[in-house]
Amino acid sequence: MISLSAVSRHFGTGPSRVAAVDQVDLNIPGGEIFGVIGYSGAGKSTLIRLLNGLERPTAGRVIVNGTDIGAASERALRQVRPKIGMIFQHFNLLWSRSVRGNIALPMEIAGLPKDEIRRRTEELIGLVGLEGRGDHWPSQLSGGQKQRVGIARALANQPDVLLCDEATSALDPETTDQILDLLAGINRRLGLTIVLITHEMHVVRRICSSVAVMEAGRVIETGPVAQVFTAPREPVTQRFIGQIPAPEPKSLSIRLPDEAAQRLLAIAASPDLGLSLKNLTREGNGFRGEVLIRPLALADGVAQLRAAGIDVSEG
Ligand SMILES: Nc1ncnc2c1ncn2[C@@H]1O[C@H](COP(=O)(O)OP(=O)(O)OP(=O)(O)O)[C@@H](O)[C@H]1O
Repeated sequence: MISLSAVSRHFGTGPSRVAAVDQVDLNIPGGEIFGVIGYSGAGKSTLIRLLNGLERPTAGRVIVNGTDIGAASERALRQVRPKIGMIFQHFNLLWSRSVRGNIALPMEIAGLPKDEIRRRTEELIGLVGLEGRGDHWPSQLSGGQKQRVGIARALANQPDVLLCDEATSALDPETTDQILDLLAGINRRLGLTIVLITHEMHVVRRICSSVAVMEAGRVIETGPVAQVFTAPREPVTQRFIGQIPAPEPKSLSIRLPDEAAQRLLAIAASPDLGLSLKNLTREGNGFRGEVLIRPLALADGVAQLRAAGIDVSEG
């Protein structure tokens, strides 16, 4: 659906030249929720603007839904842009238009018949949970409600791709989760591809299936979220993981015969499971005690312990 090959975007010339995006390769399959995470200045905004042609690449190719966005004429871009919706950190609503008016705007620009605009606007108001607020003005809405209008407006022309530029960064944690859940629901119901950029690990963990980590214009690590954040290779990725408090390890009781002791020590030495032993004491011809294990590694850990002849039980 989206593919970037060797894409760079430079600003300025000579010694003041900045490589905002530097030799980026990315493939985002259709229907996915793909996160791009990085600290300020990493190049995330520039990358997302390359996807809808607001920025042109200095080098490389940007293909979105079969269109070479980087090389497309302004006229061709005007045709494909309605199929690439975008939502923003500060919502970017028109204050002089009601909720309904804001949502209808892209359809008015596209020249849709009035009846159809009216029907779709009501449908979108329902989709984003703003029933009864169609006549409200943006100034009468909370941040979360404003973003719901932004989402409805972005979906007005039935896009294939939704770009989210720090869409929850101005919202409190509870509203953030509501908006993220709304986006996940829309992804499931409409099957559209979502690309979101963020500096918050929580956002990626909550709704993304895959992620790219950016630093200094480059994608330094990418893959399925579980994989990238379970075994991070890069220091920046490890810093993002530090934003989330580590989940409490789970405690399990174990009993084992003497001959399984060596196997237990080998399992405990494996860094993937993050397993530690507690209160190990002698009992008959063996040992009893506890293991602490990371929740994510629980199923794998229990399977390995049992295969090694160790009796495992809860509590
Ligand atoms: N139009 C521009 N002219 C010159 N430099 C720019 C321009 N746009 C971005 N840059 C530079 O490119 C680099 C990447 O910026 P970008 O805004 O893409 O990063 P970001 O990860 O989105 O950061 P933030 O979250 O702070 O917006 C920065 O060093 C920035 O100063």
